[in-house]
Amino acid sequence: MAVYTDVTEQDLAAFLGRYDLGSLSSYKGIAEGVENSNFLLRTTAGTYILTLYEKRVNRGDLPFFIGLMEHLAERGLSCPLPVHDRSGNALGELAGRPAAVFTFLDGMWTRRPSPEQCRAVGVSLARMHESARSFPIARRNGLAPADWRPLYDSCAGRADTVEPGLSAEIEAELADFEANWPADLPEGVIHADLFPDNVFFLAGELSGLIDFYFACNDLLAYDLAITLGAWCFEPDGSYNVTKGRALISGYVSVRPLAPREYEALPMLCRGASMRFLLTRLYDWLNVPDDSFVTKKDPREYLRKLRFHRGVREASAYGLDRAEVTKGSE
Ligand SMILES: Nc1ncnc2c1ncn2[C@@H]1O[C@H](COP(=O)(O)OP(=O)(O)O)[C@@H](O)[C@H]1O
Ligand SMILES: N[C@@H](CCOP(=O)(O)O)C(=O)O
Repeated sequence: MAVYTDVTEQDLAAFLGRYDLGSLSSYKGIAEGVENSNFLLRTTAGTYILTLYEKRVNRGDLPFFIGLMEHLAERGLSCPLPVHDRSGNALGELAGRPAAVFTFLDGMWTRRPSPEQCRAVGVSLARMHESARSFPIARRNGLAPADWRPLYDSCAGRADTVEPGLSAEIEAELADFEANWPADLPEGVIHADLFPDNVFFLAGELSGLIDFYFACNDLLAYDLAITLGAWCFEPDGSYNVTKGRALISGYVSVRPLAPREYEALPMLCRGASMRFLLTRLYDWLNVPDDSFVTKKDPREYLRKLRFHRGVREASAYGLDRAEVTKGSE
C-alpha cells in the first residue's frame, strides 16, 4: 500500500486550520498508488484527497504538477483541483513532506475497459492536450528516449534472469530508437501515464483523470501511443483492434493527427512499450519482494513491444490514414 508517511490527527488538524475546509471529521490512508502517500479526508465542508509528496518526486516539479491540474480543471477537464489555503497557497508542508489538498473525484477505475470506455479515454486525452496548450510551465520528460539507455544499463547485467535473451533484444531496440526516433512531431504537455487506474468512470461516463505526476512536455502522439498500449491489449496479450479503433477515433474527434504522426505510430508504440518495460524491469530487479508496493511484470510490456515490432503500417491499429488525419494542418 502506498502510505509511506504517517500523519497524526493533531498535525493534520493544525494543517487544515490554514484552509477554509471546516473541521476534520475523519481521514484514512489510501492503499492504491505507488509514488506518494494519499489520504481520504472528510471535513465538515466535504471530502478531499490529501497528498504528501515522497522522495521520488522532485520538489522543483511540484509547481508544474499542481499548476497543470489547476489549469486543466479551469478549462473544464475533470481532474483533481488543488485547494488553496487562506493565504492563496496550494502547496504546504505536513509531517516533514510537501503536501497539498485536492478535490475528490467520484468514480472507479475499470480493469476490463469496453470499446466505449476506450473511446471516452481517447476523447479526454485529446482534450487534455488541447487544454494544456496555454499552460505556461514546461517540464522535461525524465523518461524520454535519451534516458532509456542509462536506465537499462543500471539493470543490464541481470535482465536475462527475467527472460533469456532480453538484454540482446533491448540492446537492438535501443539502437533503433537512437537512430530513428521521430523528430519534428507536434509537442505539448502529455499525461504520460494514462493507464486504466488513472481514469475514473461513474454511471457509465468518464468522470475524471488523476495522477499527473509523470506529466511533462513531449510528443503528443507518443502520449496516444502510451494510452493505446495501456488500454487496448487483452489479458492474453492480444491487441484488441476494436478498442484501438475506438480509442484513436475518440482522440482524433478532438485533435486530428498530422499524417507524419500517424505514420510514426508503430515506432511510438514500440517506444512506449520500451519505457514501461524498462521502469518495470528496474523495479522488478531492485524493489525488495517484501515491499508493500506490488511490482508489475516487465514481460507484459516485452510482449507488447514484440507486437508493435511486427506492425508495418499504422492502419494495423484500427484506422486508416484518411480517418485520423481529416482536418489536420
Ligand atoms: N482527486 C482524487 N479523487 C479521488 N480519488 C483519488 C484522487 N486522487 C487520488 N485518488 C486515489 O488515490 C489513489 C492513488 O493516487 P495516485 O495519484 O495514482 O497515486 P500515486 O501518484 O502515488 O501513484 C488512486 O488510485 C485513487 O484511488
Ligand atoms: N503505470 C505504470 C506504473 C505507474 O503507476 P501509477 O500507480 O503511478 O499509475 C506501469 O504500469 O508500469
